[in-house]
Amino acid sequence: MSTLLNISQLSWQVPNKAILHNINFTVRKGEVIGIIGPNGAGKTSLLRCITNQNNILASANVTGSVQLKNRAITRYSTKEIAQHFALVMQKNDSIFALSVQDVMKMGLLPHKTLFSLDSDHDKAQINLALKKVGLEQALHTNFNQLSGGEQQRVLIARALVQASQILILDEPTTHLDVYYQHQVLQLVNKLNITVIMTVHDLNLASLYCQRLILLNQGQLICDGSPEEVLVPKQLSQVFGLPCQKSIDEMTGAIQVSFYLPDSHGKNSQFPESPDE
Ligand SMILES: Nc1ncnc2c1ncn2[C@@H]1O[C@H](COP(=O)(O)OP(=O)(O)OP(=O)(O)O)[C@@H](O)[C@H]1O
Repeated sequence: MSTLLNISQLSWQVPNKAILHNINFTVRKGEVIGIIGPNGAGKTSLLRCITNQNNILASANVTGSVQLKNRAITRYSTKEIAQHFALVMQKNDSIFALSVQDVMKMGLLPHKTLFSLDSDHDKAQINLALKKVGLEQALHTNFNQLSGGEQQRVLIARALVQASQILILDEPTTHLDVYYQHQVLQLVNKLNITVIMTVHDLNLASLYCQRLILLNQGQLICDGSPEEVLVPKQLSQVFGLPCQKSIDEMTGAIQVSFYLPDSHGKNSQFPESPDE
């Protein structure tokens, strides 16, 4: 697999705090990578740096480099970045007043010239993507009238029509019920493109990501397969809770569970300290 992205010695320092500290990893074409870690670990900040949002890499607080196809990401135009990356981020305030159809058309913009018209092909692509996320009937609905989960599915459909090489998702399963959590992550997996997503649910991450990157306090703690990263002792240290691991009978995937040590003995079936 060829290398698409190379993140080298990436640090982001603000007064009294390192948001990211000396992050190094490469992303190969076709990988599905989950960025995991506790609240405030730096997951979203890392996605922002990888995609150079708001030209963040030009900030004096940020050092190190991000290269896309062996070229510094800072040398790509905004349109080129949009052609390479489809983003599904958490904050989308600017699109709230638009219809679903208009939100979807935004996904086609990186591939359009100023004067290109909506074609039947565009409309078919939009309808197909909405169908994939179960929202074909919502085409003319206002985006702000949809539930949080429906909005998330529209944004994922928009990323599908954008047809970029790299899909960046910030907590794609937030707001989704269990059916759509699995449906969306299965869909993302079947796209056969490179995916980098932040995920809070470690068991979903284990099931759908071939590689996990564990962050804590701005540092990369571990980078590897779910088997290598979802190690109870390591997770326990990072998340501050005792942890156990098991293998899911149906899927064969590693699953982890955390528990509160209970002084009243309610959870006494769990060991005092994790054995791994
Ligand atoms: N522009 C900024 N200036 C100062 N601090 C920032 C800035 N952006 C993020 N931070 C801080 O950096 C830390 C990491 O934030 P980030 O949003 O990347 O964490 P996260 O791992 O995505 O967290 P969560 O799981 O809660 O979404 C947080 O403490 C946050 O307050």
